[in-house]
Amino acid sequence: MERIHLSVANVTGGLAQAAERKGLSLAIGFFDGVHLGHQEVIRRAVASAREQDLVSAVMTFDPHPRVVLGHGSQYDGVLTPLEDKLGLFAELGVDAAYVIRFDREFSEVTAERFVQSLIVPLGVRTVTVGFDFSFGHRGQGNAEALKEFGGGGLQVQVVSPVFLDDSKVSSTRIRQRLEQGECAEVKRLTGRSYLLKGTVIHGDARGRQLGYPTANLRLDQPYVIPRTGVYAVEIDVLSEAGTAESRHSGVLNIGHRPTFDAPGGALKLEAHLFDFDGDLYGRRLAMRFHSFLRAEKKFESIDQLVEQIASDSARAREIFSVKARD
Ligand SMILES: Cc1cc2nc3c(=O)[nH]c(=O)nc-3n(C[C@H](O)[C@H](O)[C@H](O)COP(=O)(O)O)c2cc1C
Ligand SMILES: Nc1ncnc2c1ncn2[C@@H]1O[C@H](COP(=O)(O)OP(=O)(O)O)[C@@H](O)[C@H]1O
Repeated sequence: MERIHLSVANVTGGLAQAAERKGLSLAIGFFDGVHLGHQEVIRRAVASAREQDLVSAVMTFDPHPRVVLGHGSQYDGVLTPLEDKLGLFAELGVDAAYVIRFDREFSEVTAERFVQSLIVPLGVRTVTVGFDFSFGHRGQGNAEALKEFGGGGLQVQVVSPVFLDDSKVSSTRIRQRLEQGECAEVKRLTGRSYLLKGTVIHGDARGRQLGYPTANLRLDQPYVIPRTGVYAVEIDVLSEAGTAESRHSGVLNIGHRPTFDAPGGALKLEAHLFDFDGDLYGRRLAMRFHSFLRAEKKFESIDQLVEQIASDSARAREIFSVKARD
């Protein structure tokens, strides 16, 4: 998949040259979480491209408009940072991705200018958007506006919401499930386990003494972090290129380690990998959430904590061995 980064600076100039020879079938959206509804929008754009012999593309925005405009509640992280989204678009069969750098200047581009100076010169023939898509200054543009400003040259497909268990699939619903640690529900809404990526940093060097070394993770991006507690996870140790070098199962604690640390300390994410012995400092890990095991607790003694981690590990191993047999 080809990636093209655009910003408002080249909205007016030069883009006509970038127009695809064949014309584009373009899905537009922020697509945080790339859930079943987003996947439907993107699949429809890819299907139209095949039917009409067009190049399939996704246009997305980075960072989230909320980061720039500070609207509504405080910015509370992303489900799928840009890099993860681009990987998922490619898996959906998309040929090219256009990433618009969302800044104040871009936020003031009117709906009309967005269509006439950006969409039309790109050679877009078909636009596919979700039912609630809005764009342009103050979100004034909608699917009707795309048609109107496209001057008859744009075919616009609007995809209806996807439902699961009688309610709409949405990024908000995924966030709520993560707040409850409901990993299986997140998997149903997106078709895959929730994923966090980060780099291993030094901790307090206590884990090894406890018999459970833990890789302490600094997240790469401002991800939405699931509820605190202990999880069964699958962990990929990533190469420089970001591909999986090795895969392990393990246990992850997200929390404040009340047994050792004073209240109010920073949130820590630390994973113990099963059947692994090696140096992970500075390495990047990708962690997939499989199941929530329990809430974090303050233990009266270190022995009790170690006993509990042993039982968490036994449960996680059991979960993964059942999964492997399935
Ligand atoms: C599976 C697992 C469960 C854990 N559960 C708790 C817990 O309930 N309470 C707690 O205070 N710390 C818990 N911890 C955190 C340990 O206290 C922590 O890993 C240990 O202090 C080592 O820290 P270090 O890596 O900075 O050396 C848990 C760690 C793991 C790996
Ligand atoms: N099975 C394992 N799981 C996690 N980390 C491991 C494992 N085996 C070795 N390590 C290494 O040990 C480090 C964690 O040891 P620990 O004593 O908890 O130190 P720290 O507090 O610096 O994280 C990891 O960062 C990694 O380099």
